[in-house]
Amino acid sequence: MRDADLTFTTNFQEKGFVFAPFSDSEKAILFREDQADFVSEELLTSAYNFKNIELESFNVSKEKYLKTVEKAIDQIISGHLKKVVISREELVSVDNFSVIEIYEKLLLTYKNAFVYAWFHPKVGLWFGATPETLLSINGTDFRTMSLAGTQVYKEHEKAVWKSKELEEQQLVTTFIEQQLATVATNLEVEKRETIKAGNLLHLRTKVSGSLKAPASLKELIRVLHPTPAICGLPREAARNFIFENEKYDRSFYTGFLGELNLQHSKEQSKTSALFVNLRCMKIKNKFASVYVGGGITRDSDAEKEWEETVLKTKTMKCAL
Ligand SMILES: C=C(O[C@@H]1C=C(C(=O)O)C=C[C@H]1O)C(=O)O
Repeated sequence: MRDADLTFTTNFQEKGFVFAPFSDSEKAILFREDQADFVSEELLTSAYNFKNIELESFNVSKEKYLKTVEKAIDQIISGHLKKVVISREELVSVDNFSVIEIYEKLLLTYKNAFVYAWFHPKVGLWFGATPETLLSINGTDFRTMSLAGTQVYKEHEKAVWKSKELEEQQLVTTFIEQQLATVATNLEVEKRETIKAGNLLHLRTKVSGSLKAPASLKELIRVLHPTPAICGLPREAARNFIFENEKYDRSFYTGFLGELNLQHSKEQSKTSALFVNLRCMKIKNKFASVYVGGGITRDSDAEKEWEETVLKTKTMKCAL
């Protein structure tokens, strides 16, 4: 970046790095490739001390979160919604942090995640280590995934999933298949698997296909995003419930980010690698806002959903 002007993309045709918010009524920020410098460095395992210190949290209103989840469950039971993802923001005080140190800690801790540090003077400083690919596309061939269901990782124990999580994740897979049918061919849905993301496990189904002409990358993004992994079903009703009830601004959390239309050589096709912005935080004025959420279905238990969000805060807290 050569200056502090903000540039945006609306049609996803430019080349660069995109940072898009959850709400599609707000614009997606673009760092243009021709305005960027590329630096490549080898990460040496450094001697960080991964202490599990207890961080002081502020503004944690468990009661408010539980009420919103109960309300969501009521809406599901009464048939207005099938699933909705409820999230919250937790403030953690951070003194004397180093951007490079946090970034390196995240890289060293989350080897399977897309780890990033992102800054713009007009927007702020964000970090994340997300396990979820929104879309990876090379020419017209693309890959995406259905990711949902959460449990704690326990060494030497085989994960057993309850019907609540299996059904919740199936809703996401079915949504993705149906949405893609309009813009893609050669759809392939792989077998469901369990993946590890930090201290947690999730259910994942990989989906691949080819973009059908004349559909564009923009259409592909719009049919997929936001999936029920981070919004809900039906999509519009869930989105409205979120805007009316979460009572805070998700901002870039549950948006997406990544490389857009990069061409690594003249012979190669354009590639994009976009990730859902999960397990992330924004740091501003000595505070980190850590963003966490989880899918609510008719079988949800509010207290357990709360605990799940507490576990998810650890992904970012351990780098602070
Ligand atoms: C919403 C988040 O994660 C999403 C919700 C999950 C769930 O409800 O089990 C699991 C993975 C993600 O799709 C988050 O990490 O904040």
